Amino acid sequence: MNDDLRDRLRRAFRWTNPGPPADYLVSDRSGWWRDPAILDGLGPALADFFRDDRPTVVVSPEVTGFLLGPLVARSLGVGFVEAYRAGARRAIAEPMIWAEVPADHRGEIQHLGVRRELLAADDRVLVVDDWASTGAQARGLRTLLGDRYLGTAVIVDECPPAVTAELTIRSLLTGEDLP
Ligand SMILES: O=P(O)(O)OC[C@H]1O[C@H](OP(=O)(O)OP(=O)(O)O)[C@H](O)[C@@H]1O
Repeated sequence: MNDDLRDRLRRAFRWTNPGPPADYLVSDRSGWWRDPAILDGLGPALADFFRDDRPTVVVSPEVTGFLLGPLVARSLGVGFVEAYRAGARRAIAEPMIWAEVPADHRGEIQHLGVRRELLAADDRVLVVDDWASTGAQARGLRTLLGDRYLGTAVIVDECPPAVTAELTIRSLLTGEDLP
């Protein structure tokens, strides 16, 4: 089952050259969401990595996480909480909990925040994202969640093995699987 999903993910992924002045390739993940079989399979496949840990809620960072997190939450039969990036939009009106995200793959320090009232002290939280590059988002959310953090499920994990292990990141693909 997951072998077919992994094949589809590999085939639907592209590196794009944005052209000057950029001198690097950017990931084009849009083909993943365009493929109905991938969209159907991602939620259960990522949920299965942590199903035995009985998560009570899924938390994902904006913006791609807002697409993927609810698919996983639905498969687990739990709800979803948005983690916002500070400064990316108008300030959230409700009381928030914020945590610093260490310098990520862009080299930027950010802050991620969730609405305080949406997480209970005894929640068991699964973090879901499409990609872990340095593990910065996962680390920031673990700081925010404390003992409530179960781990992070992603499509692609490019982190060093020690980071993957430390942050309990589980993935369908690694960087080496990509074209
Ligand atoms: O492991 P890290 O170094 O934290 O990198 C992973 C993050 O990078 C991507 O986000 P991006 O900033 O590209 O935003 P997006 O959600 O809009 O794609 C991805 O969606 C993760 O959130």
